[in-house]
Amino acid sequence: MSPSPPGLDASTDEYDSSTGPIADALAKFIAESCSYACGGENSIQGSELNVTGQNQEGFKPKPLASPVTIRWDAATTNSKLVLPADLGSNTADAEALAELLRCAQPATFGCNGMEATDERYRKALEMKPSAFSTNFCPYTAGIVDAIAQALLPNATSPNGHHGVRAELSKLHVYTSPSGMFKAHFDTPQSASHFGTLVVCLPCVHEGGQLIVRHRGHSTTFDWSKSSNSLQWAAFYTDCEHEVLEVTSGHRLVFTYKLCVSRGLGDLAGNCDVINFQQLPLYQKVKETLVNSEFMPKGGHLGWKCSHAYAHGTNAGAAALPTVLKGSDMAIYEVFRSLDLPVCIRPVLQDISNFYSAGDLGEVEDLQGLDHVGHDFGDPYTMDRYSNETTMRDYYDQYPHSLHKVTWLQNRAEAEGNVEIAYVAPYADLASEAGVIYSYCALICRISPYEERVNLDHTGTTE
Ligand SMILES: O=C(O)CCC(=O)C(=O)O
Ligand SMILES: [Fe+2]
Repeated sequence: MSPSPPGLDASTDEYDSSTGPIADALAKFIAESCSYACGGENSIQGSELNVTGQNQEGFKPKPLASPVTIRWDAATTNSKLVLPADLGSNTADAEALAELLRCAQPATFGCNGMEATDERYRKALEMKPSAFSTNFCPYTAGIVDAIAQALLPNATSPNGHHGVRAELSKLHVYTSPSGMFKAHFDTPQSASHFGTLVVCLPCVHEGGQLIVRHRGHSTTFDWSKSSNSLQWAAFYTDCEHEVLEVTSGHRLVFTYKLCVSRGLGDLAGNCDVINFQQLPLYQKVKETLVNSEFMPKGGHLGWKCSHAYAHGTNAGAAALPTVLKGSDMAIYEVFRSLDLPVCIRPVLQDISNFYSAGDLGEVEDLQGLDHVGHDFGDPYTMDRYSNETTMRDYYDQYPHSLHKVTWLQNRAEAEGNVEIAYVAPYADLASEAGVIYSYCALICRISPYEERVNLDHTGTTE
């Protein structure tokens, strides 16, 4: 037996019968309770807590954040508050907060599709993002990335590449003696809206705990313990939550709508942010199309993708073409913005690669033609039909059509996936299998010169 890897000790591997059910109960609890809310804390740079508290031995240093500045529209010049602030002894800070409260409005809440105010249900003040600005950004603080990982597990998206967008909703201030928000659910405002982020600013207060509930579990975020750090919580819209009464001080929070966004490799075909017509490639393709010597009778122009996409599996296939990246994405988007019909298909490796692998069969008629598959997905498995089965027979069984494709690069540059698993024609044992690879390719139909010069390609950039 090989020795245990570092950190594992074979002597603790004893099995006892009571462990299984306890581990099962723990697993059930984890599945139900760990995935509906998360939270964290960033200490403020230079603050007392950061110097003396959390960085001692045994404590993980917390990520640092800058003091938070809020500037707002006001008739007076006194319209800036920096937190943490010394509200007790610094009258300028206390006045700035008082002015912020004067400029804020009673907080609303959604009720039957309308915005309502009712202090019995929500007692707080609010400021809309159009009325103030701040240097705080949940992206730079690392909060949005943390939420994307903790609350959007891969299972929720077909390709696991979704990102999170945090949209600032409002600044809310809950003030003692009775600032609070009764138990409620946040109404999803679009198909992509999946949760809420609340960021509590460093300001002395007591009470005001946020309680988030989900299927009999609850999590309490008590942010009164520290007034020198930014503390936050994020949760799904299907979680009931409430803010208990603030019993002293002021509880200031930024609230954000959390939406699923495309991003992190989920863009091709949906990317409004990059202007592909500005790429040098766009002009080059355009120039090529008006060259009468380039594919004068039209045909198919192909690009074997330079990145790997697991196109030979059903899951990988479902993510195409949105996960295309780099040059593959640029070519796909440039073809599309020129209104050129482009499709993405598996192309079988050239049959002539099998010159030494048993009987190829008749292949002369295939010269210069490519086997373009109808669909991506898990590999085809094929049995040997008889001793006379040739490699050509395997190719013919695969759902595809033959095309003469003008490739933009050498075949060798592309990376293949297994497309067909077959029982080798030369195999004596039935278990001896072979594979045929496919490449993931972009194939664009080019019309004959006479037709395409008359086409009004979009995006003329003169
Ligand atoms: O202030 C909080 O902690 C929660 C705010 C809230 O529930 C909301 O704005 O919908
Ligand atoms: Fe809410």
